[in-house]
Amino acid sequence: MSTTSGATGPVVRAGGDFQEPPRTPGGVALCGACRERGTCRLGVERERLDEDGVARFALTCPRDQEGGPDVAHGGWTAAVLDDCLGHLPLLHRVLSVTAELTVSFVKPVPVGRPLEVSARVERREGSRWYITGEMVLLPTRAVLARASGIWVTRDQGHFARHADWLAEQDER
Ligand SMILES: CCCCCCCCCC(=O)SCCNC(=O)CCNC(=O)[C@H](O)C(C)(C)COP(=O)(O)OP(=O)(O)OC[C@H]1O[C@@H](n2cnc3c(N)ncnc32)[C@H](O)[C@@H]1OP(=O)(O)O
Repeated sequence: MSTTSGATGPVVRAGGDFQEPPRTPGGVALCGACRERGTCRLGVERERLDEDGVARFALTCPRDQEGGPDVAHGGWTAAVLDDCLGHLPLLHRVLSVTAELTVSFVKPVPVGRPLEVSARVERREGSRWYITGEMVLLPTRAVLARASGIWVTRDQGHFARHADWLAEQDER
């Protein structure tokens, strides 16, 4: 199993011997830094894969992600779209990483207001998943941002190979 040391002990990573990450009661898969706090620091509150194949995420932009007055920093919008779209392969029990991501910022995203991100697989080619998604304001469903990208399936050794590569860099 793939582990690293965390402040409260070993942290089990998705991509170890089992591809299922820990989830919140709302079903949100937790990345490394969020596991100890037990919630998604980007403000994703609920996550589910619906029968139509679309993954839907309920979220709110946290106040500490404010950029302009009362609106999200664009980096938060890009990060949360990367996260949500990247969870779609995980919902199919496949570990992948983002190879490419394009974001269209359609409207400023208000902080502290209910939002929804939806994500769908457009097609799969080899190890590549082509995924698109959008963020809407609730309840009107006005589109705030759109994203598309390519996620590449990884095997269990992905992060260990990266650690080896980094160690080689350190020896230079
Ligand atoms: C809950 C726990 C986990 C939560 C995950 C949440 C999702 C979060 C999403 C992320 O933020 S992931 C972090 C950001 N992304 C990365 O760190 C990826 C860094 N890049 C890499 O690791 C490598 O460049 C990558 C794995 C993408 C490609 O590695 P390689 O170049 O060694 O791969 P390879 O040459 O074997 O190619 C594998 C496939 O990737 C394709 N590929 C590689 N780079 C590409 C690219 N830039 N664009 C499109 N496709 C690309 C390549 O064509 C090929 O397709 P096929 O297998 O179908 O032929």
